[in-house]
Amino acid sequence: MSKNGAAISVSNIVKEFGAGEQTIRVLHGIDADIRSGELTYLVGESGSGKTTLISIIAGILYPTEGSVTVFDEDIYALSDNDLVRFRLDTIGFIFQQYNLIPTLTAAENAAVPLVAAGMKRSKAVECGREMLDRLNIADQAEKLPRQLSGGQQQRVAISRALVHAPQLVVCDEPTAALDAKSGRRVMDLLREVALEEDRAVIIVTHDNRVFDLADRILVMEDGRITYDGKEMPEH
Ligand SMILES: Nc1ncnc2c1ncn2[C@@H]1O[C@H](COP(=O)(O)OP(=O)(O)OP(=O)(O)O)[C@@H](O)[C@H]1O
Repeated sequence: MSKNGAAISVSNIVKEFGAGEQTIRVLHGIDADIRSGELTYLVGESGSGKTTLISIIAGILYPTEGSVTVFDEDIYALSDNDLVRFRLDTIGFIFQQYNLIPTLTAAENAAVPLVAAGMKRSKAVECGREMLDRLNIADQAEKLPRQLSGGQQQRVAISRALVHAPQLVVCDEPTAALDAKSGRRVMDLLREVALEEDRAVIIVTHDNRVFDLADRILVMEDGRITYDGKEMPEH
């Protein structure tokens, strides 16, 4: 943990796409601290830069300027290989489209990060099954994704994101494809997981049905953070 207690420190992040006269600046010098043990939402209109910022925080898109410190590691000071390794070990990803592998069972899907990290397959699948149990879908472990509801598939995806106990969990619209009840259940599960461990969870969402479940809301407008608070600001 860094000196100011932040799990993640984003410092003066600028991101430009393109080159020469075609250059567009989509992030304009962003500073932010994200704390562990709470659900931080990143909200804002389409095109405001949420996905760009979260991709930079997650170590998958290099910023044009600035630095990102994730649990004391200045991630863009790492070599490419070390950054890949750091990402695999430290970060879990959850997306709107669950991105499950259709030919693998739920337990096998949940085990993917462990197999990728070199764990023996049978042991990894056992861990995958334990994670499904924590998310209350152990009874679905042997099913293929197409045999599961959307909410169940998202819980498998959450299991996969958490199975290697990452310190940072990054979610891009995790409830957008779910009905209201399943969406709230998924957010509740993320909250349990976030608060249970010393873990930071950042969620990009448009889903106003779940805004009340945030501990903290950061609003982006035109590549800047314009609000930081517990409640959604009035328009
Ligand atoms: N690879 C790229 N090349 C050029 N422009 C890009 C690229 N990626 C994103 N942009 C632009 O950057 C701006 C911010 O995009 P970004 O996807 O971060 O917004 P967002 O807030 O996540 O939007 P949405 O809610 O629609 O996903 C947009 O104007 C987008 O067109």
